[in-house]
Amino acid sequence: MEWMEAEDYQDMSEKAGEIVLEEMRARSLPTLGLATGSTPEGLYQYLIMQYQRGKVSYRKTRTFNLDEYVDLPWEHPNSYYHYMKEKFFSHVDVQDKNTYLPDGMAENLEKECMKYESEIAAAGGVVTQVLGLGGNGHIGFNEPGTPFDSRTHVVDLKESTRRANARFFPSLEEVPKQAITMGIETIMESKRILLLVSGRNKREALARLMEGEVSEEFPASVLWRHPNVQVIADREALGK
Ligand SMILES: N[C@@H]1[C@@H](O)[C@H](O)[C@@H](COP(=O)(O)O)O[C@@H]1O
Repeated sequence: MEWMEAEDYQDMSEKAGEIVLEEMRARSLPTLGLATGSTPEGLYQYLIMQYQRGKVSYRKTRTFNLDEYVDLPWEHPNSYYHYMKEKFFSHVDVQDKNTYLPDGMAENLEKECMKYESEIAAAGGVVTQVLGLGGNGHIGFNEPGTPFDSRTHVVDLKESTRRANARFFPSLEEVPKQAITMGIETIMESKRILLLVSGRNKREALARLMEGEVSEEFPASVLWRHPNVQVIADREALGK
């Protein structure tokens, strides 16, 4: 695991952006794994800015998002589909047909999970996966206790996760109780992982990750077993 210290949120976003762009330039058909939440917003802004300056094109880029809520229509302002459109996709030249998210409205969710896995496989797997860190160590929506050999699956969200995400919804009651998420093994198959950590409220989780103990009780700890992980953490998250 490689650790990079960023001055602040802006610096973390730029550092991550440069790594993503470097990977994109090195490949003719780049495949990015994308995350939602507050953490990667600055990264998306940076990627948009570089596009607007003519430094990059996403025409041949394929993207796979980590997760999506169950029973939240795609057009709902809090769906991750909507988030991705608003924060990234609609500002760049990425093609709709190349942007994948699990469909939380699918009639048969189990089938949808399998379909998502095969879409990732058909694309040759994710090259660079961007991750945020949940306060309880979750990655994607893989909550503590999720087996390390899990593939894309439906999860029941922990109360703490629903509460943490309630800030995006009008009220806690409206936060969905389930989601579809790439599994831990699915995430671990990406060639390179970028974990972004910012802010005071991630300090405890980051400290726990740094301890180096690998346990299913703290999902992000699995990243110690991956050969190519970069953690970009800002000074606040590092407690400096
Ligand atoms: N499912 C998302 C994750 O993909 C995200 O990385 C994490 C941290 O979110 P934030 O960046 O808003 O702190 O929790 C959410 O629940």
